[in-house]
Amino acid sequence: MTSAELFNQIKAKKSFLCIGLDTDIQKIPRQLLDTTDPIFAFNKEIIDATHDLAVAYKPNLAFYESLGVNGWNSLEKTVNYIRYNYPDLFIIADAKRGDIGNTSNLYARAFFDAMDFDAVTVAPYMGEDSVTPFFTYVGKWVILLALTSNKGADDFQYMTENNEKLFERVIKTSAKWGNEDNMMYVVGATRAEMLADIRKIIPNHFLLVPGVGAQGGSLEEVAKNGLNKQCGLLVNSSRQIIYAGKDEKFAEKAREAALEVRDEMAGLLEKYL
Ligand SMILES: O=c1ccn([C@@H]2O[C@H](COP(=O)(O)O)[C@@H](O)[C@H]2O)c(=O)[nH]1
Repeated sequence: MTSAELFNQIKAKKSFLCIGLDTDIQKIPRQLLDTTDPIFAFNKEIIDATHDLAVAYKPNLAFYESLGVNGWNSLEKTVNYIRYNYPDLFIIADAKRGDIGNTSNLYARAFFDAMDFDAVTVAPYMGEDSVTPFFTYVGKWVILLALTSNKGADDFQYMTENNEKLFERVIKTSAKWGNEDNMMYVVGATRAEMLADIRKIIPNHFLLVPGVGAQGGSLEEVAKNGLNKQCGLLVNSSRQIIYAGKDEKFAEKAREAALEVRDEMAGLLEKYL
């Protein structure tokens, strides 16, 4: 998918919502535990209930890998389900990968060939040769961790040399490896005060922004400082949406929670775009 196609979806749905499928076997409604694949059954109901309100879904790999081979099966079924039933949706593997070149090649093959994700999150620490193998798949995206939403972002990401913070250096350098149609950046909503500075470096790239909802980031602040001419934002919310309800009405409750976020997004697009 190109950035223009993504923007078309955003305009059509008045939404830049990415729903995080952080599906935890210990948190899903009990009635699903009797099905053959409870994780997939949960995801399927969430997706069916929310697909018209979101432009992207982001399964976080940890939730699937922690279940071994069953988790991988649930993940693959989830990706295929979205792809065949809702082909316009953008699917992100939140895997935070990256390794020496020949290993990154195989990560790319895993997410873009063996599975049909549109994008994979990648950690920048190992540098250019750990990132560029992902670009060999045309139409697929790298989403590079730039400024993360967690407290530990303070440990390294703000380190400053010659008036330049480490995350700014990461963005400036890596922007030369890819382009606006194959590269996005993760910037936490809890760091929204940095978005205006980030937009000076990369005015046109899409940003994946986790940290609203359960982590307390402000959607209004993110939109005010982060929106660009093509929207340029995918804002993720996981727990606040998928665990909005705990009983048999969980999908209905998830829809209500997603609708609330989508309505706020529609207003923000109107206000700032
Ligand atoms: O900086 C980051 C990078 C990734 N994440 C991931 O996004 C979701 C957030 O979940 P919520 O339930 O909406 O808090 C989760 O998968 C994280 O691993 C992040 O939060 N911050």
